[in-house]
Amino acid sequence: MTLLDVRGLTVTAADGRTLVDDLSFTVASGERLGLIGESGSGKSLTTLAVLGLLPDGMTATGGIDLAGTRIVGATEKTLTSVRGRDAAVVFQEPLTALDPLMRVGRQIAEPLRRHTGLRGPGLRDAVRDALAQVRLPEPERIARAFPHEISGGQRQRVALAMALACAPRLLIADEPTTALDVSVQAEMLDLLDTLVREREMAVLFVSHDLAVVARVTDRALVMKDGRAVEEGPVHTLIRSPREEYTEALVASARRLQSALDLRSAR
Ligand SMILES: Nc1ncnc2c1ncn2[C@@H]1O[C@H](COP(=O)(O)OP(=O)(O)OP(=O)(O)O)[C@@H](O)[C@H]1O
Repeated sequence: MTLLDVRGLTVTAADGRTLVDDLSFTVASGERLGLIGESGSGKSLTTLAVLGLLPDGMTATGGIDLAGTRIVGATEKTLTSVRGRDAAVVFQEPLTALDPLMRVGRQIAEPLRRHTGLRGPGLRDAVRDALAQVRLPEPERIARAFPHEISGGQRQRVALAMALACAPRLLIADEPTTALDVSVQAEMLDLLDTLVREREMAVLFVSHDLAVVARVTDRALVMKDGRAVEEGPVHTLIRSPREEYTEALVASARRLQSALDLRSAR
């Protein structure tokens, strides 16, 4: 069943520039799609458009249906009911999702309460479970901490716990590991991969890094200058890219990989 259907999405800036140009793709329930392309190719704007979160002044035209709701042209009330329940997002910088003045536990409690109706001790247990689920050690301590009192990797896990709290049908992850140290990145990717597979959750995974996309997704859409260049199973894209641009992405990922291999062999 199609969960997300994007048809001819065009995003235009206030000054009339076309930032996403006639983009179409679908994500089926439980499917994991990667959006890949270099910086500025329109990946983030595409995900923001899916959630009805484009910056002021930008306009979206075309069709976006998410779990049966029309997103383009929807009222704020409709969009609020869709966010969290049908689709939730984890951004590159978890501080954008976290309130610096609120303890972590309360921030997770909020979506959990809305989603489950739990209160009091039941809600407290659910918050602890949500933190334990994203493999945070000492969930009680983390729940009492403010965001600046925990590490970047822990904050990103908290952001993931918040996104998963409402059991969304689609998880949107926009460069969720880019800001993390390389060793923490791998752990975070494995965690995300495990949790979405367990829940049979669909994923729209945005990254400029083909190796990262290949780890988490089955299929990828390559974007350049706001347009779709090529789409297919990730392993086919890597083994036999049809377009020159995809070939260049694969070649640079290989160069990086062999540089890393050389370094680790030293
Ligand atoms: N708030 C904004 N106002 C005007 N232009 C913007 C705004 N946000 C993004 N853009 C432009 O839209 C284009 C697409 O940006 P987008 O952030 O979607 O790219 P991206 O592929 O996600 O890149 P990155 O990985 O760097 O975020 C770029 O040319 C960017 O300069």
